[in-house]
Amino acid sequence: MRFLTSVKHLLPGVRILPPSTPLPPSTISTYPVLNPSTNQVLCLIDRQDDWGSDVDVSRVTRSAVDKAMSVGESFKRTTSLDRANILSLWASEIRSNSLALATIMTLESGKPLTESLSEVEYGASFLSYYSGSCYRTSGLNGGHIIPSPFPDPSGYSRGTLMSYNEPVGVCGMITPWNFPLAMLTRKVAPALAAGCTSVLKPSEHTPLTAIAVRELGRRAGVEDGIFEVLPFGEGGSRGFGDAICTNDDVKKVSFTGSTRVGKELQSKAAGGGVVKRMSLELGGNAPFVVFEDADMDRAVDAAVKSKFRNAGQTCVCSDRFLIAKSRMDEFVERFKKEAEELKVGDGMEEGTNLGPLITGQAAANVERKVRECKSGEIVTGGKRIVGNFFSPTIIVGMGLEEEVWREENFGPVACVRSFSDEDEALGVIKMSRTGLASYFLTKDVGRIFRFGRELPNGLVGVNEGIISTAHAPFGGIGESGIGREGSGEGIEEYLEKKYMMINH
Ligand SMILES: NC(=O)c1ccc[n+]([C@@H]2O[C@H](COP(=O)([O-])OP(=O)(O)OC[C@H]3O[C@@H](n4cnc5c(N)ncnc54)[C@H](O)[C@@H]3O)[C@@H](O)[C@H]2O)c1
Ligand SMILES: O=CCCC(=O)O
Repeated sequence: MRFLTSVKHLLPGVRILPPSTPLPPSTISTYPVLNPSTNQVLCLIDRQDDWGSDVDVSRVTRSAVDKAMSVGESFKRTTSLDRANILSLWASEIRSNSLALATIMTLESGKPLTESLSEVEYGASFLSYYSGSCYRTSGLNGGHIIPSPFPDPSGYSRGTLMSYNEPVGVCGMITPWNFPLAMLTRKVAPALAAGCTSVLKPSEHTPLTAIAVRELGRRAGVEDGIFEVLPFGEGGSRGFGDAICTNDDVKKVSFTGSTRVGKELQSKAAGGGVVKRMSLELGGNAPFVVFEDADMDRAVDAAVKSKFRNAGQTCVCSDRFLIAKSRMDEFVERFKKEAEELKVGDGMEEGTNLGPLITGQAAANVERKVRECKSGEIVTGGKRIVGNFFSPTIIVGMGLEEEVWREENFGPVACVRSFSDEDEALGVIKMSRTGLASYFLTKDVGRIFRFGRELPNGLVGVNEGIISTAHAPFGGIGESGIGREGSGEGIEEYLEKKYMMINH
C-alpha cells in the first residue's frame, strides 16, 4: 500500500498528472502534475511508502492528537481576528490554486474537471463563510446576557446571567472521496473558527487533495497541530476510527461517509473513552417528485443535475423518481433524451459529463443491482461501458421491493415510478429510513408548504436540483445522520455553551 504523501511547490495556476503513471515501488519519487493542454509542470508530489500497511496507525494517530491537544491550549486563546485572517487567507490560497486542486481531484476521483473546479469554489466558500463567523456572537467567546428571573429586594432582578461559547477541544474527522475538498473544509473551517484543533483522515482514494489543501493551509498560517491530515490507506481506516473514538483527549468525532461506518463509529465512541460529541453525515436515497402542475423544462433540468452530478456518487443525488401519472410519459421521454446526450469519459477531456465510478467494486455493485432488478424496464443505459465507466441509466416502473429502488445506488441510475396523489407519494417516500435530500417540482404555493413540511428529510429542494451552499444547514434525519454542517448551525457543533450566574 503506497501513498502520495506530500504536495510540493503547488504553484498558482498549476495542476496534476494521472495516477496510473508507473512508479518504482519502495522509493520516494517525485511526481509531476502537468497542465494537460500545455504540458507545463504545475506542481510536484512526493510519493513515499511510509503510510503503508506497516504503519502503526494507533501510534501515529495518538501522536497527532497529542500535538493537537498541546497546540489547542494556545490556539483557543487566539483572537477572532487571528482566526478570521487564517481562514480567509486559506480560502484565497485555495482559489488561486483552483486549477491545480481541481486537476488533483479529477485525477484521483475521476469526476469531470468542470465539477472539480466547482468543488474548489464550494470548498473555499466554507473557509470564507466561517472566517466571518469568527466575529459573530455564535463564535468562540461570543454569547448572550440572559434576562435574570431571580427577584431582588432592590426591585431589580438579581444577578447577571451569561452564556458564552468555548471550543469543544480536539476533533477527530473522517472524510469520503466523493467531495474530497469540500467535505474537508466543511468540517475544518467551523472547527478552526470555533478555536478547535483537528486531526483528519481523508479517504484512501483521495489523499492528495487533502494533502494539497493542508499544504495551502500552512501557507495561510495553519501551523502544525492546528490541523493535521493522516492519509492512511484502506487498512488504516478502522484503526484510525478506533484511535479517535477511544481517546479521551478527542472530544468530538465528525464523520462523513456511509451509514454502516457511521453507526460503527457511534457505537465505538459510546463504548470507548469519554462521552463525545458526534456529527454523522451519512448516506441518502433522495426522492425526486414531479407533480402534475410542474414546469417540465425545470423538472428535466433539475433531474439531470441532481441525478448525474459526480456520476450519481453524491449523497444528495436523486435516486427515487416519483412522477404524477399524467406527466409520466412526457417526463420519461425528455429525461431519457437528456441522459443519452451525456458524455461519459475521461474527466480531463473537455465536454465530459460523467467520469468513472470510484472503484471496480463500486461499478460491480451498481451493475449487480441493475441486473438483479427483475421488474420494470430499462429505457436507457443499464450497462458497464468499460472498466469503471457506467452508462447513464433509467429504469421505469420497478417494484418497491427492488434493492435498486430501496437503497442509495451511488451510481448513474435513476429509478422512476408514477404516483396518483400526494398521500401516495409521501407514503412511498416514508418507506425509506434515510432522510437526507429530497426534491419536488410544483407551482402550487400551498403544496410547497404542505408537502415540504411533511417530507422526512433534512434538505428539501423545491423546483431546484442543486441546493447545497455554505450558507445553509446541511444534514440528514434518521439513517442519514445527526448534526448539521455549514451555516451558523455548523459552528455550534464545535462549541460548548457555558452558563455563568454572577450574583451582584
Ligand atoms: N451526508 C453527507 O454529507 C455525505 C457526503 C458524502 C458522502 N456521503 C455518503 O458516503 C458514502 C460514500 O462514501 P464512502 O464509500 O467513502 O463511504 P465509507 O463509509 O466507506 O468511507 C468514508 C470514510 O470512512 C473511512 N472508513 C471506511 N471504513 C471505516 C471504518 N471501519 N472505520 C473508520 N473509518 C472508515 C473511509 O476510509 C473514508 O475515509 C455514501 O453513502 C454517501 O451517501 C454522505
Ligand atoms: O455527497 C455529499 C455532499 C454533496 C454536497 O455537499 O452537495
